[in-house]
Amino acid sequence: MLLRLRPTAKPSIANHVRRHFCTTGALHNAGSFAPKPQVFHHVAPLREYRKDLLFNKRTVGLVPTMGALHEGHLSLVRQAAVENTDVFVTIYVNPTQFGLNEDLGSYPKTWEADMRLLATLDRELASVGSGRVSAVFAPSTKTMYPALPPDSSVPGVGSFIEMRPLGQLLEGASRPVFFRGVATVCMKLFNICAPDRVYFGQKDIQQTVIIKRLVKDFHLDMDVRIGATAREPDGLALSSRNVYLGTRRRNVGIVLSQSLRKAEAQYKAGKRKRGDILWQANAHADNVLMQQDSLEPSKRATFEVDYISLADPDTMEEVDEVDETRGAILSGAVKMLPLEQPSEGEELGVGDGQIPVRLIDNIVLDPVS
Ligand SMILES: Nc1ncnc2c1ncn2[C@@H]1O[C@H](COP(=O)(O)OP(=O)(O)OP(=O)(O)O)[C@@H](O)[C@H]1O
Ligand SMILES: CC(C)(CO)[C@@H](O)C(=O)[O-]
Ligand code: BAL
Repeated sequence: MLLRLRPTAKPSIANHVRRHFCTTGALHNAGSFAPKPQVFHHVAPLREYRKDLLFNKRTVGLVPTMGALHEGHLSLVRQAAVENTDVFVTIYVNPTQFGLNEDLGSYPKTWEADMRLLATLDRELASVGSGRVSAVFAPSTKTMYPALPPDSSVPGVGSFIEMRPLGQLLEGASRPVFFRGVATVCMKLFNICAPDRVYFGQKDIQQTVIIKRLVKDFHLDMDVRIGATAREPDGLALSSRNVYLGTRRRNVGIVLSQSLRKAEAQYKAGKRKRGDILWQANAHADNVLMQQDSLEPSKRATFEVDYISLADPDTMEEVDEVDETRGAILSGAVKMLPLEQPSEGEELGVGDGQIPVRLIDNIVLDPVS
């Protein structure tokens, strides 16, 4: 890594004073009177800015996103602002993590709304005296993939980071280039931003395991922090792709989180064997699917269960029995299928209910002490 900085603890008053009275170039120009957050599209100016932060003994927490921001993203930014003087948010829809038949083309893009949310959050952070959202990095694909155009095919041409077999399990089994793309783009973002800490959401739990492995195996000098999954009041995990659901599929989509809760209850009741933990989850998903299938096409929302998994927390390999000293990860994915027939006046969501939506969720089964 080019920049090396051991993170200090919470931003101190001294740090806070420094951020307002810093004297070095890029940071001075971007001082407290500049609009916040500052937007960077290119690597060199962001590096200059980062270097100035380093010289001023400030710390950077990085929150990588693909935009279409929601409360889940903002909760990561808040967490980063508690632990760092400066938060960098990256907004980049990375093509190499989308397979050739996936939804890259239709991925939601809400740049103006995202910037408004970040500016509002930054003002809120300023008023409580914590770290600030100082930079948004929104690169072009030419910037992120300077040598060759990004390739989403298998095996693919280009410079990639792969983790086998971790990246081929679960989400990786359904999305064969997904974790190769995630690991590769995150390595690029980490190299560009040189953060002290990186922040990822538990909602994408296998991604967090991949990132921890990336940091460990490549000796990256940064801490990985995981933020809790932000949810709707009924438990549905927030996700940028939820805008495609519409009311009918959204109401049925809760099946995944409900199923996982049922499995968790078995673990909490002392069950340790795979079958004993998972059967209620599978039974619940089957029941909901049968109920939906029995409805008329204008009333039903059907789905396919991709997997309901009970896996080791470090390898994501399936386990037959939970080792109480390690705990386990319960996770699942369902694909909400396009609506067959809309009904009169129905709220269909972006894409008129015709875009299939992959929902993922998980619950960590903690070790028993
Ligand atoms: N509900 C959530 N709670 C906490 N973190 C979240 C939540 N949803 C997403 N994140 C985290 O935000 C970061 C950026 O995710 P991303 O931009 O892909 O949003 P997303 O909602 O996961 O989108 P998608 O619909 O593509 O899955 C990731 O670390 C992700 O885990
Ligand atoms: C980490 C990430 C920003 C990499 O593109 C993406 O996978 C996401 O938004 O979770
Ligand atoms: N939230 C993970 C990014 C993706 O699904 O592509």
